[in-house]
Amino acid sequence: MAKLAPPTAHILEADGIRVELPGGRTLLSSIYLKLETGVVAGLLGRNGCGKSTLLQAVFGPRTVPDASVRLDGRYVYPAYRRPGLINYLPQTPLLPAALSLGTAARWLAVEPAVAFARFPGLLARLREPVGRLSGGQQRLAETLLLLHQPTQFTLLDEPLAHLAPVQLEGLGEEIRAAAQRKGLLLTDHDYRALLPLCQRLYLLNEGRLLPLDAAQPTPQLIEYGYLPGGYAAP
Ligand SMILES: Nc1ncnc2c1ncn2[C@@H]1O[C@H](COP(=O)(O)OP(=O)(O)OP(=O)(O)O)[C@@H](O)[C@H]1O
Repeated sequence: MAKLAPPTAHILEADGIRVELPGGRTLLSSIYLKLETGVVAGLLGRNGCGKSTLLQAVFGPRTVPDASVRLDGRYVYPAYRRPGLINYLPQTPLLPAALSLGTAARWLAVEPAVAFARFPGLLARLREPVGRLSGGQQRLAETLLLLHQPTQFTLLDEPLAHLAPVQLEGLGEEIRAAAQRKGLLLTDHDYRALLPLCQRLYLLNEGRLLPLDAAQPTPQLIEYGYLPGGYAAP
């Protein structure tokens, strides 16, 4: 059998992202983010520190005047307008509730039998409206569809929330498999589930994006107040 060629590696970089909130609080100011094919990057930070805002700014619908987003060194801002470059799971539901799950998959150019192969509970419900799935199932289905969409990069805002351990295990496998084809950025507060998936870690702290030691982030996360003092690593 002929071997499949490995995917071409790409680098997506973002900087120049400065966001001020009404009232003058600077939410994001010193940002340099680098994503690349084959790497799962994790984005951590306290509630309200600006993680979702940063993802929206990188994806592009949140316009930031001096933002620079570059694919392999070439300016691609807003990134979402470039076909096949990037997709994004927001914190809020993505798919229209009235659409059937199977139709939603086909709208996204994804074969549901492939995307949901590890999840028979989703495969059995392809004809049902998305809105009839439980909150966790809906989130899982949306995440799987974006992972399987043929984009070079995928941004996922809290994809692990509300999942049972067995689903987390399966989704972890899917995330690892997707990283063979694309570059990923995940935020999540489920630190224990997120950390084993990530080869790169960032902490958003007081508007600055700090690169962490992905092999041993706990001391830095305690120092910056993301983890409680005395936290025992899993
Ligand atoms: N357009 C806006 N106008 C006013 N405030 C905003 C606007 N957009 C974001 N914010 C505020 O910016 C802060 C950061 O929000 P964001 O959702 O990016 O944080 P987060 O790190 O993703 O939080 P969480 O971990 O709780 O999801 C919040 O206090 C939010 O209310």
